[in-house]
Amino acid sequence: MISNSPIIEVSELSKSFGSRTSLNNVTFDVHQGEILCFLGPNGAGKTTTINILSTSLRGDQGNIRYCGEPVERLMSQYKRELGIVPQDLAVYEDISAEANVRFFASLYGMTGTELEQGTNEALEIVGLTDRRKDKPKTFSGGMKRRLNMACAIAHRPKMIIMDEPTVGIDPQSRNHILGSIRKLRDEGATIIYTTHYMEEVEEISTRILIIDHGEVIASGTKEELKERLADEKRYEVEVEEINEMPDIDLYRIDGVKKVDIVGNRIHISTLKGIENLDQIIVNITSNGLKIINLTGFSPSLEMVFLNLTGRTLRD
Ligand SMILES: Nc1ncnc2c1ncn2[C@@H]1O[C@H](COP(=O)(O)OP(=O)(O)OP(=O)(O)O)[C@@H](O)[C@H]1O
Repeated sequence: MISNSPIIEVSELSKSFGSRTSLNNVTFDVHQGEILCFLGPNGAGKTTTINILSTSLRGDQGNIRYCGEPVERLMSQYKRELGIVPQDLAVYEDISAEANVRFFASLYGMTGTELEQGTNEALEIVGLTDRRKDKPKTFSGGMKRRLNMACAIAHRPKMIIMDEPTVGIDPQSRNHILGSIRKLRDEGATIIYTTHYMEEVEEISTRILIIDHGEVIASGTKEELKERLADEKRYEVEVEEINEMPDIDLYRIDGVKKVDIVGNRIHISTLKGIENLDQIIVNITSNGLKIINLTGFSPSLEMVFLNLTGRTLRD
């Protein structure tokens, strides 16, 4: 259940590093029970936002409220109720998986039975119960990432912030992590999840914040974001590689709204209900290009992103 009142409210957050603006007036809120996904390409400002939320970095401007109060007033409660899964691994290679989890949970003041239960549950959620006695140095990259997550959740945080926890891992560990996130949310946690993998956002988000060049450029559920493109059809035309793409003027064609060229692929948005595909093909081939593939799409988040920024997410 997603509650109506926000658990976190971030307003007009800005941060610069020297002359480089990393965040510019970022405003958003997070409601209890959400899986809020921050989606943006490398360098968009996701980690900076997360670092400020997790209090390891200070913003230059803006403020954060937690449960309706300025976060500074509730700092010790806020820190206790937060679980942070950092982008970089933060586990000790030479002590067992369970000792790692126990260590991090104990930093939050857990002891005795509560500590044991929290440790057991966290290892169970990430699927490492069988390997609890083993040292991380014997683990695959994906298993280490799952352990990283267990270390952040054993103290049963209300809010879990995860910074690209699935980068570069095997599909099995990735699925496990995504499944664990859903489980944690079902058990009442609120999740903030950053990624540049569109598929993950499609799979787990309850709401999405698209962030680019330090600014929030759109937000909504995936359905709401896709609805923006409801009146459009989209084609991707792949042409044979050539040294330089000629100036093709597809905008002359009735219905064509947007054209983006990425390498040897031409992405075309065109209004629904206007039959113009034959003209599009003629226009492209008459410019000396050889079409090797043509695909039609129904709206996807990738298209929403392309539409908003003129770039694909993995440029
Ligand atoms: N400590 C720092 N010093 C200087 N510049 C920084 C620092 N941290 C971040 N930046 C810059 O701020 C911008 C946003 O970076 P950030 O790491 O927040 O992006 P991101 O969306 O998390 O990207 P990634 O997916 O690569 O982690 C980038 O241009 C980055 O180079």
